Amino acid sequence: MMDENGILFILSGPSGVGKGTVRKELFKRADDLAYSISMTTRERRAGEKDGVDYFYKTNEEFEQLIADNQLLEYAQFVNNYYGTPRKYVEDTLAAGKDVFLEIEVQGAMQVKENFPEGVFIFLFPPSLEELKTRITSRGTESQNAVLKRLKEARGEIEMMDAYDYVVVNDDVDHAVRKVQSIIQSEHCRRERIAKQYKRLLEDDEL
Ligand SMILES: Nc1nc2c(ncn2[C@@H]2O[C@H](COP(=O)(O)OP(=O)(O)O)[C@@H](O)[C@H]2O)c(=O)[nH]1
Ligand SMILES: Nc1ncnc2c1ncn2[C@@H]1O[C@H](COP(=O)(O)OP(=O)(O)O)[C@@H](O)[C@H]1O
Repeated sequence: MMDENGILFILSGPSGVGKGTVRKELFKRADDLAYSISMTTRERRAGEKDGVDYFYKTNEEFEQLIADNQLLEYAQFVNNYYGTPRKYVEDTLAAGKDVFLEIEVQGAMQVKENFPEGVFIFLFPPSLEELKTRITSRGTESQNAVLKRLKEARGEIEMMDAYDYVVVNDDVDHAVRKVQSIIQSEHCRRERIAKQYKRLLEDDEL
């Protein structure tokens, strides 16, 4: 491989668009990608495991992680904290492995400030109507919360320009394939840049 460092991929998008669903399906198919398990203060749901789905923390523990600068980014989402462990991401990239983050949009913008070379993918709903159906059908939100999330989604969609790629999540299989092609393309692109760079260094006239 030409790249010494792995590539950081960030999948983000409005709540309910299908980020978790697409990420889980992607990881069933991809074996050379490391998923960064997030820290959260939200309660563990039935069937979730500490250290697999999330690292579950108390508010105090989470605020200590923030104070110690151990998070690459963090955000408050529906009254809970969510954040990405800095060390895991940096060490894994330095070891030459790609890292994949699945995070909400405020966090994604913080990552962009620290890691502008990351590859930012925005998952887009086929329509606002379909987004509403997905949020509602998940059944985890009250009617009020659904409306609040939809309102936020409008603002989030306006941030789309800050992303490198937009993937419409019409169908999970299609969306996962598109994310896989983005990963492949990025490797080809960086390999090309690395070759050009090497040629430049070998040029005697310089
Ligand atoms: N900023 C940030 N968001 C995260 C992180 N981990 C998960 N999220 C996002 O937090 C939101 C809520 O996640 P979760 O509580 O698992 O609920 P659900 O995905 O809505 O069922 C989702 O949009 C996730 O993408 C993180 O480390 N940082
Ligand atoms: N392509 C899709 N077509 C139909 N339903 C989907 C699709 N992707 C996700 N969903 C459904 O939409 C809901 C929200 O998905 P989820 O992955 O929890 O979203 P997010 O992580 O972005 O909040 C879930 O009920 C999920 O099964």
